[in-house]
Amino acid sequence: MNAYTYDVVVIGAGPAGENVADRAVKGGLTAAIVERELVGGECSYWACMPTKALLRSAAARRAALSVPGVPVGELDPAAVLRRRDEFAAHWADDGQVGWLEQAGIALHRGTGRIVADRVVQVGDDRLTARHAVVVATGTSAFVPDIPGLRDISPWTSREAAAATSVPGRLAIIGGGVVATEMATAFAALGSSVTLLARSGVLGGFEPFAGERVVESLRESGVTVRLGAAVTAARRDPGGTVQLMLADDTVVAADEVLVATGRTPNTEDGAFITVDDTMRANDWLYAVGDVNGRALLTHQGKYQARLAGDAIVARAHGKPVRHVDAGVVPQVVFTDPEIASVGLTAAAAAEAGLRTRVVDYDLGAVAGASLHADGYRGHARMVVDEDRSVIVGFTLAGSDVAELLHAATIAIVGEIPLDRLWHAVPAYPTVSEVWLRLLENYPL
Ligand SMILES: Cc1cc2nc3c(=O)[nH]c(=O)nc-3n(C[C@H](O)[C@H](O)[C@H](O)COP(=O)(O)OP(=O)(O)OC[C@H]3O[C@@H](n4cnc5c(N)ncnc54)[C@H](O)[C@@H]3O)c2cc1C
Ligand SMILES: NC(=O)c1ccc[n+]([C@@H]2O[C@H](COP(=O)([O-])OP(=O)(O)OC[C@H]3O[C@@H](n4cnc5c(N)ncnc54)[C@H](O)[C@@H]3O)[C@@H](O)[C@H]2O)c1
Repeated sequence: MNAYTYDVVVIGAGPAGENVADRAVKGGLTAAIVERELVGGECSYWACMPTKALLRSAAARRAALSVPGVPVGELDPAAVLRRRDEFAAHWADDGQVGWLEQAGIALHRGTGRIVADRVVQVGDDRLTARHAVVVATGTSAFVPDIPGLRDISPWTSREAAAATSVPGRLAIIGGGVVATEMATAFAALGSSVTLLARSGVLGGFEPFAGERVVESLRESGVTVRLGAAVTAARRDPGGTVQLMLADDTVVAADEVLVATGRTPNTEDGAFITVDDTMRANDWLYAVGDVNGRALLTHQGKYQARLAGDAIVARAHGKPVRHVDAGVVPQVVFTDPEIASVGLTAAAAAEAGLRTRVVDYDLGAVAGASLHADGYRGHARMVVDEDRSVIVGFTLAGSDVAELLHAATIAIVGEIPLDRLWHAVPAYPTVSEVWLRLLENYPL
């Protein structure tokens, strides 16, 4: 048994774990991180980065197709997969291990388990934390208990993100973010895709988001079946998978991607409840996916920065800052892209706010019509009438991702609408939608 003592011990070296350890060290504490797979976590090798690399080439091609005068060839799937490999660092973590070293964070490889208050066991290593243990173990794909499904060795997001070839027929179970992004990616790469959504698509977003994505997926040849519940699965000796549906129809596929949500990487399979400093008890913190607050890299990193600072502040008896959990930006990299922050109209009404909803056709903005011929898009602003501030903003359209941060700043900054009138968008940009929305909201 090797005994080590650090100020902070972090379990899980994904984006959240890396950031909390870094913040603790920058605050003058010592920190160790425990990792059982690759330093960098799900996001770097099997989630954000490789999936966005799979999507980007097709998006660039669509952009070229949307204006005249640009010769456009076919997508080269092998080249797309090669570029994806680069973004996944060929599933080697040397680069990130080098970063840990220069940041002054000790690495212990293996599975970490909390065996006593402030004590983490990793193989033969016993790590004791003077100030805090931080759980940053993330989530894994949830595979529902459908008869036969596990036996067919379905893809989860990991196999999709790291695919070495493009299946001829891909069936996707789920209607969330992974399902829609991977339907977009694999359809563009040449798969014949069937998306089976038990209920709607992109639930939790403004309804127009899911509607536009479904419309566009169908236009690009994807079979989208709504209200489609898979009841059983089996693989033929020839390798073809048959998915049986509740309406007695059968869907045949070469691969099946299960995209039905996530399960926290904790021993009891439950998310860890934390307060707004990410603390579960006086020595235990949980950051990132594993606390279930917002399963997004940027939110996990934000929590990690604040938790790291809170650990340092408490170590020195100083006041701590709290996470402002209400305003979560997210981009879904489908076609059209969906960019949203804050509350949907429905969520604002449910929260009891007196709201006014302002909609605008993004295609009617001069900058958008220049951006792409026949630009189709939509913007929605949700205003809290009592405070005259924006509480929610959603965009659907090509390349709207980079427009989102203006909305995040307006919401987080609680900028009164009469002040926002003086934030003049440049002409002719897509951002002029801000002016149009304000014109449609007479003060
Ligand atoms: C397909 C897909 C695409 C996504 N795309 C985006 C995107 O574009 N943008 C975005 O913001 N979010 C995206 N997400 C979500 C994002 O991946 C997660 O929110 C993010 O990875 C969470 O970071 P984390 O550090 O909490 O956990 P993780 O990245 O999951 O890292 C946790 C780490 O802990 C390790 N670990 C677990 N248990 C132990 C243990 N007991 N001992 C030691 N180590 C352990 C794991 O091996 C892992 O390395 C995507 C998710 C998926 C599935
Ligand atoms: N661009 C991004 O920011 C991005 C991309 C991918 C994933 N993510 C994050 O990763 C997380 C996981 O994504 P996800 O798509 O797996 O989850 P999700 O929660 O977005 O969607 C899950 C889908 O599966 C369906 N479902 C759940 N249980 C089912 C069952 N038993 N049978 C059939 N369908 C079922 C749900 O109705 C829903 O449509 C999300 O929280 C998301 O925020 C983010």
